Amino acid sequence: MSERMLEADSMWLEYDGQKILQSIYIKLQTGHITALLGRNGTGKSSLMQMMFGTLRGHSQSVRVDGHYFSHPYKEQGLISYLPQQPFLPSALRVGHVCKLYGVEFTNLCEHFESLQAFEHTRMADLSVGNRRLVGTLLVLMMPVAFTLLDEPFAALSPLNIELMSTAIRQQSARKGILISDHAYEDVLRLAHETYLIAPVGRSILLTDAGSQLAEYGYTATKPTFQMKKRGE
Ligand SMILES: Nc1ncnc2c1ncn2[C@@H]1O[C@H](COP(=O)(O)OP(=O)(O)OP(=O)(O)O)[C@@H](O)[C@H]1O
Repeated sequence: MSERMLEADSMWLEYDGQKILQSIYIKLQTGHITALLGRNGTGKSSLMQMMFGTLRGHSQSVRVDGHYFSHPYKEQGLISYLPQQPFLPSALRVGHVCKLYGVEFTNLCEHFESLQAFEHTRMADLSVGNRRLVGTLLVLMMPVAFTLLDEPFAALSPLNIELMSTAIRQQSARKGILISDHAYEDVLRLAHETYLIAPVGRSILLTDAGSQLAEYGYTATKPTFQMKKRGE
C-alpha cells in the first residue's frame, strides 16, 4: 500500500465573534492512528467537521498528498466521519444499512460476535450502545483512505472498548485514523501521535503525552497509568 497523507492547516473558526480554533495544523498518515484530545468545548468536533468538509470556518485548507480538497467528503473513497450524534436511518435493518455503507455484515461480527443476532433488526430496535457500535464499525470499515472518529468509545462497555480498540488497530493497517474520545487512556494506547487542542484553539503535537496533558490542563494531575507500548 502506498502511503497517503492528509494535512489540515490554517483551520480557523469563530462562532458569534468568539474564537474557537486558531491556525490549527494536523497531519494524518495511512497506517497511523492519530489522537485528538482537548477539554470539553475546545473545538474537536468542529475541527473534524471542517476536515470532513461539512463545516466552513473562517479559513481552512485540507490537502491530501498535496492536493487541495474544498469538500473532502465528496471525493469517493477519501474520507469517512463518525459524528457524536445518531446518524443511521432508524427504520432500516442492520443488514440493509451495511449494504449502504459497502461493508459486509459478517465483517462487523468478526470483531463483535454479539451482533450476529441483529442482521434483520431495525436500527431503532437496537440498544443505544449497540446502535452506536454498528455506526462506529460501519464508518471505521468503509473503504476510504482516512477515517475521523468522534467519540468511538462513547456508550460502549469496557469489553466492547477493548474489542473496538482491536478493530481500530486492525483497520489502521490500510488507512489513516483520527480519534477523539474522553477515554483518553484508551486513546493514548492506540495512538502513534497525539495532538492536543489547548485554549484558545491551538493545536500542539505532544512529544510526551503522559506529562504534557497535566501541564496543559487537560488532566488535573499527571496521569499515573502506564501507557502500554503499541502491539502489547
Ligand atoms: N452552531 C454553533 N453555534 C455557536 N457555537 C457553537 C456551535 N457549535 C459549537 N459551538 C461552540 O463551539 C465550541 C466548540 O464546540 P465543539 O463541539 O467543537 O467542542 P468539542 O471539543 O468537540 O467538545 P466536547 O468535548 O464537549 O464534545 C463550544 O464552545 C460550542 O459551544
